Amino acid sequence: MARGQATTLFRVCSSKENVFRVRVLLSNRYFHSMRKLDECVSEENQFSTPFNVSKREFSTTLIDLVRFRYHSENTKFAEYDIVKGRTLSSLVENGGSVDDINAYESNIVDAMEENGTSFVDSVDDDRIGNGIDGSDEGSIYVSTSSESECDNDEVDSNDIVRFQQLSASDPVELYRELKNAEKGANLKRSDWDTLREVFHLFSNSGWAVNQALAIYIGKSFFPTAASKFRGFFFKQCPTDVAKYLVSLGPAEGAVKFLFPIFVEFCLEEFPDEIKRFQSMIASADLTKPHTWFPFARAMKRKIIYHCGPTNSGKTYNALQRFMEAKKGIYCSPLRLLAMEVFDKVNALGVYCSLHTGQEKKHVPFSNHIACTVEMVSTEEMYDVAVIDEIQMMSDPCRGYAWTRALLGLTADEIHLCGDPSVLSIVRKICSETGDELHEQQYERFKPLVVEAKTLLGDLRNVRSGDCVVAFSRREIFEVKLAIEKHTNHRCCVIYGALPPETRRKQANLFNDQDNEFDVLVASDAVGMGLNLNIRRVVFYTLSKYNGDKIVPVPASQVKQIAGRAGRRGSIYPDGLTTTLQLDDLDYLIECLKLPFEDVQKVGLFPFYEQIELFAGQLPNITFRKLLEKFGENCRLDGSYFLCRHDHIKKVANMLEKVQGLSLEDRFNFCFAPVNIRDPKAMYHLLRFASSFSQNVAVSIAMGMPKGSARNDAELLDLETKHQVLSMYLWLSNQFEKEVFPYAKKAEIMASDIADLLGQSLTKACWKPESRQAGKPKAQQKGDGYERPRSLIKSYDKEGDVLWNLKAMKCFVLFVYSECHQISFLYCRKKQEKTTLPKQSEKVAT
Ligand SMILES: Nc1ncnc2c1ncn2[C@@H]1O[C@H](COP(=O)(O)OP(=O)(O)OP(=O)(O)O)[C@@H](O)[C@H]1O
Ligand SMILES: [Mg+2]
Repeated sequence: MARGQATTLFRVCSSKENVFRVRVLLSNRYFHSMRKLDECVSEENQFSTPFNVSKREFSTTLIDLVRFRYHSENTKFAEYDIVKGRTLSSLVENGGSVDDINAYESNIVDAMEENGTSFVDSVDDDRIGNGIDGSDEGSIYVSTSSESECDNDEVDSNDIVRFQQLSASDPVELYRELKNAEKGANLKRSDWDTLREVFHLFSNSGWAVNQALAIYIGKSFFPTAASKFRGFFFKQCPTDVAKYLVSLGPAEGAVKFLFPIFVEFCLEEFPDEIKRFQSMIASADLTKPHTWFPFARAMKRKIIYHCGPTNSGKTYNALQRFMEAKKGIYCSPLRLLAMEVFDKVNALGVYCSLHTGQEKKHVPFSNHIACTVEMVSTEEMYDVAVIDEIQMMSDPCRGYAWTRALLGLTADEIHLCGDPSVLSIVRKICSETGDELHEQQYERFKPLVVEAKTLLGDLRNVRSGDCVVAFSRREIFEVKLAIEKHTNHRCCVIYGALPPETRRKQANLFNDQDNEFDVLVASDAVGMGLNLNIRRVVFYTLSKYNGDKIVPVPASQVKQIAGRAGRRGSIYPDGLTTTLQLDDLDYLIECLKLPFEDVQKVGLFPFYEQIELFAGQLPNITFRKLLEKFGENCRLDGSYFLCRHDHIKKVANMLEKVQGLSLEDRFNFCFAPVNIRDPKAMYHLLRFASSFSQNVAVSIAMGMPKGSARNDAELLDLETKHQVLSMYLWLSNQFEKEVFPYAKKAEIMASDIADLLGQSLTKACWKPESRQAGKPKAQQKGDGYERPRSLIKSYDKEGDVLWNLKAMKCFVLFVYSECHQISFLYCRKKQEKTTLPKQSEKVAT
């Protein structure tokens, strides 16, 4: 057996034909009581069937070894290929020299890391105490010792005392000793190898990388620093320190021993790098965001949280205070809602202006303003502010706008309307800002009832006042087409890509009882705030594409959308909800039953000034890279997350080729409302930015369509055109008017296109097309997701299960009450038309 090899732990990692790959854990110091490797296997004699070697046989040895290993952390790893048929002793004799083993060592740590963690890390105290019953199947462990051969490596008692001193020594002292060491250690080759392994582990230690951040050694600089440290150590390297490290071996203990010395080394060697990184981190500091708004902090604001489910009067009550105030601001999650409040408040005789990214309508003598939350001014003083849908603070992309409004609004009284999910974090924020928080709890005016019969997969079962909710434009048009083809109902449609004006007109068309448009087909765009005459919300599906894959619609969104049914003051004050398919019903009920999740973090995004400060640290990198670096290096408090900005990065990437844009212009252009998946819209944005950078008046350069759309391609074109105009208007509000001189023209064109879109939707009866060729087609089979059957398919299937269910002539209703309990109602189906049961018909379950 090779010299120096005292204890060996084998683990079979894989086998191929007649070769076993065996991972070897070598412990070659201090341990003398193990049986020799040869003896260990002598009973089995052959290593050819390692899986048959009983674990029990080696368990004593293994426990001893682990216990030893656990205390001393003295281990090396190696990996062997073992040819079947040889005895283990012959293997070691023939192939197991220490040098061979050491030659493998550098690969082993990687191999161990690849497998999760080091073998020893996975051994806990319990396992040591109770034996190693939990050891991996397919692994065998063999230990051996060769006392005579390890004599040379023995550590005497003086060494042990010195090692104890070293482990407890002051790193500053130790570093000084290292620096002053006159001559490096005289070590054996194998010990140098061990040392190299220790430093390899150090350079690759995630723990050390993270710890180094605390002294402002950044992740990207760490490898350089670690390599210089290694060079320094190998040059100086006093014998006792080297021996101590060798005794620790390439393990966590060695990394932890080295780290404080590394810190001292870095502080002395890299003061400039540290300073640079420190300023970079300071400039990407997003901690304590409440301190960013000194004006708001100078006030003691009264915050009123109107907390409750949908349709409970939260916004209504907050708006009452808004209208009573001398000066007020309403912050809306959507342009549409801002417009609605603007109209409503003016109609009630309170002069109110409108301010969104696209439009600034100033009403003379107005002291009130309805705006989108992104547009809120934190400098203007108000008596009363309303921030609607406050739970959007936790939105991964737009959350920062709500956080900013809450932290920065300078208003004596701030009304927050929303569900309870952000209540606890608002409490925390108010305790930090010193504002006074009042909570008002709300209950739904009328309970929302889940109709358990569903539409039985058959869109012919839609009724007047239904809103069928689908999650893609394509599905929306499929549903509309099917309903209009197979029933006498006419459908209005609402989805995100439609201009707010068109959505509003569609909503009015649906709300108006004196026409044939009595069914609404909508996307989740219908979910927020709109007051519609919806009797029943029918989920066409409860899965949606999240930009990456098909996922279940989150429970909070399901609640929000279902809550559109049965609004107070509408012709259907009692709300129903159900699904198209019976299969989806359980998920719907589950979502409605779920209590609101307590949000732990809310969104933040840097202001331009913060990005500018950060850019000062990293000149000569692209804006996209700058954003990436900011994301990597910014520091946040535990209650905040950095909002996703993939969309901004994508635009930044496209605009890289535009020369002559200042950082601020670039920043602003990146926030322009553009659909990044629409190449035409992206092209126009690029064109706008290019003209702007050349200081040339930015033209619209887009023809007006001749009439309403005759097919889906034309409809898509109208949508794109409107989005481009909307973008032009948005940019004209961000930049100097002279550079965007055609804003008025764009406004007129946008309004005309919104009309054309409305007309097109009224008569739309064509199959939808996809805007983008690469977009995922509905759902791939085998994804674990099955698209609900279309109307046509369900016609084919009719006659079996569906009709049997119908034959039951009864249906079940679940009542979703405010305390999130569901009770069951049974009643007989008397007529085609569904009627709500009376309270007395409730049957307890
Ligand atoms: N006290 C009231 N008197 C008359 N109508 C009311 C009253 N309270 C609420 N409403 C009406 O009830 C409907 C729902 O109210 P509101 O929009 O305030 O609910 P909400 O809780 O904000 O719902 P959501 O969470 O969906 O935004 C609205 O049409 C509103 O005008
Ligand atoms: Mg509301």
